Amino acid sequence: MGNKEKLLDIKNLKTSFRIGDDYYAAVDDVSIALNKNEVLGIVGESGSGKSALAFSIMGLHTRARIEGNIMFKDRNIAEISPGALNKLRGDEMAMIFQDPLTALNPLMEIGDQIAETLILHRPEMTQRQRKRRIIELLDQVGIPRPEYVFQQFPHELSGGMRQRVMIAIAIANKPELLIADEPTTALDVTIQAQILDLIRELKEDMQSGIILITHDLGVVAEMADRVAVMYAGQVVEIADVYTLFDRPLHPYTRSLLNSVPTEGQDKLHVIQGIVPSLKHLPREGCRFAARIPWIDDSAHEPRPELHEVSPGHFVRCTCYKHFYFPEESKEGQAHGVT
Ligand SMILES: Nc1ncnc2c1ncn2[C@@H]1O[C@H](COP(=O)(O)OP(=O)(O)OP(=O)(O)O)[C@@H](O)[C@H]1O
Repeated sequence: MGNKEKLLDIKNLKTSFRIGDDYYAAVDDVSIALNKNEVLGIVGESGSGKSALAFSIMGLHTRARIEGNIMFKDRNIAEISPGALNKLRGDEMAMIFQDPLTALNPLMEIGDQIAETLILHRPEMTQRQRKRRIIELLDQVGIPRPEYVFQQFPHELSGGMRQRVMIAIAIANKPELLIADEPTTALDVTIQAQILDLIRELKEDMQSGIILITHDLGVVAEMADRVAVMYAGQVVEIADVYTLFDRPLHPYTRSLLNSVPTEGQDKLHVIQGIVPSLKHLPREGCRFAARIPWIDDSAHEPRPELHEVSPGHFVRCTCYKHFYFPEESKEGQAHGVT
């Protein structure tokens, strides 16, 4: 996993949005850390708070209330001024968004869009140096004929090429922290694999820490060193990637893993339902309890905590010990977990 120097240390992060007269936490008391040269995968259904977490780290929420600490190297970026954060963003930390078409300016040539971040963060560069760097970046992200693409507009490129341009912008200043929010969701499978290879290469090249947000467990299995599973604004399980796939414990993680059909096997034991809307998230007790009503109330902790079940493997709530899928016999529950 390379060196273990800590890059990001998030403690008790709470990101709340105002709905009507009240604030509701979309990220609720999340504590996670990321090392240099590490990929942390964040998985969870739509609405679990993954993007709200990413936007909080990048300081991109304009109207949310943010509480807790986000230590990036030696600074608490939850508390620095918007100006100071603007200096970091695009330079020491950068984000690749889900949909490059909305993130790119449709009226601006590709070269000029990449130039913007260089002008902002590397004002000492001459125009000629900048152009050389942009061509180099386009080449690095695998765009053929970079000189030609330099003068094209976003709509003239395919989805995969646009995503490469977004990546070129994100890595232009060699960020130490890169957040990729569903970077391949909009792309077909072959292009998806190419983009993931590219992100992997960049990690090796720059030794950056990467947070990879995705719905896709296959992507996580392939890319992540560690995985955090989010449900209803909380981390419900976190472990290294092998442990998470080999010995998932939280009922939600087990259900997510079961939803991926393996060869020769149909989907198994999937828990029905969806993440409740922000206003209706259960705030007391185990947030997942409502989706596993066949599990006795006494299995849940009144105030569920993360338990370290083996070094680096944390699971929220005691319900994992008593959990079984309805299709399984109760006797076969929790696969020997004590
Ligand atoms: N600006 C906002 N104002 C109010 N509620 C918001 C805002 N942004 C997000 N939410 C709500 O916060 C919750 C978490 O949303 P978030 O986008 O972080 O989830 P997600 O896990 O990233 O989902 P997806 O995979 O669909 O992007 C959702 O209930 C969402 O509706």
